[in-house]
Amino acid sequence: MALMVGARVLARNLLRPWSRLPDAVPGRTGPAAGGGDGVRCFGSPRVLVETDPAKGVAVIKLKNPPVNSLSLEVLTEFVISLEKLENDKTFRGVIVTSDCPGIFSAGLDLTEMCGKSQAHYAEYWRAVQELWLRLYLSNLVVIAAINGVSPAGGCLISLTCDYRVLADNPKYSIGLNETLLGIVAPSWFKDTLVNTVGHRTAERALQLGLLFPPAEALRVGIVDQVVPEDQVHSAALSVMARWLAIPDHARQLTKNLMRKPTADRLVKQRDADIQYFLQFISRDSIQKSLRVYLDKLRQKKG
Ligand SMILES: CC/C=C\C/C=C\C/C=C\C=C\CC(=O)SCCNC(=O)CCNC(=O)[C@H](O)C(C)(C)COP(=O)(O)OP(=O)(O)OC[C@H]1O[C@@H](n2cnc3c(N)ncnc32)[C@H](O)[C@@H]1OP(=O)(O)O
Repeated sequence: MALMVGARVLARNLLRPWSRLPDAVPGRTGPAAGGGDGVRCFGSPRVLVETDPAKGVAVIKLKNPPVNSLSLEVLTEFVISLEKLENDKTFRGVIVTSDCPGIFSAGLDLTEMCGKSQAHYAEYWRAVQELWLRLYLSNLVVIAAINGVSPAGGCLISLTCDYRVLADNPKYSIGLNETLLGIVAPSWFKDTLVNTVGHRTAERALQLGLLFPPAEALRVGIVDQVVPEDQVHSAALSVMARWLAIPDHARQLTKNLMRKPTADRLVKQRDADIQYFLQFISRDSIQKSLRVYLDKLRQKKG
């Protein structure tokens, strides 16, 4: 039942005409994603989309302060924005970045996984799965311009992209640090990392919950390029131009060839994966670990 409610909510959101989204910011013109006129913006307050139709490129900026945590709303709005871009043949590429200074994304929203109902956990996890599937199998060229720290789910978002550019700032570490929270990265998080850095590096990184600073991130291959902070966006645009020089059909079929087997593993057992997540996240010991971790984050300031 819970799963059906979750699926219904997501489906309703996906099918809702864009212009009727409660938070939509339609047709605002703004400063160019890559310079020049004709850039149009749409999206929602938490997921801004700047489009440059002449270049065929869009920029998705996550804006969920203070830390760009991936709440249910952010996940849903992100999927809707991607779907809109995928369906508009004007666009061939998208850059994913952050509008929160110094933070790409703090990952999954811990408050969505702590002290909530089973129905809520199911709805939330389905939304996490949905975003991963959409990004991982996107026909668009997807480039991450990582302009801040990027733990866990934040790292996962960038791992689904075709290429990762990281700003060279020692504070901007990246990795799947789930074990440090006392939780376990699901198998498809693990697969995404293995497909990027190889089995041994992934095993070590996952068990130790490693967060790599830029030079090390580049060395292990969790990012493809490290550039000075003020050049992240221009570097992402340069990379985009190179990827867009490849004929779409050939690149898309090749991407599918590389990624579909991994995605299919989740598609074939989505409901079982949700049930497994429900059992795991509802355990007293896991809820306690999450509460302790959240308290530590909150007490940092005091
Ligand atoms: C099939 C499945 C089977 C089994 C597997 C099951 C389960 C796996 C389940 C889950 C997988 C989860 C993956 C994740 O993404 S978990 C999230 C991991 N994220 C982190 O560890 C990052 C935590 N945050 C930080 O380290 C820092 O906040 C920071 C470095 C990102 C930023 O530091 P700042 O000093 O700038 O900001 P803070 O003062 O720390 O934070 C401000 C504010 O934001 C709150 N907050 C931070 N991170 C989160 C978050 N991820 N979710 C929710 N809220 C977050 C923090 O508590 C502060 O709140 P207050 O203002 O104090 O209220």
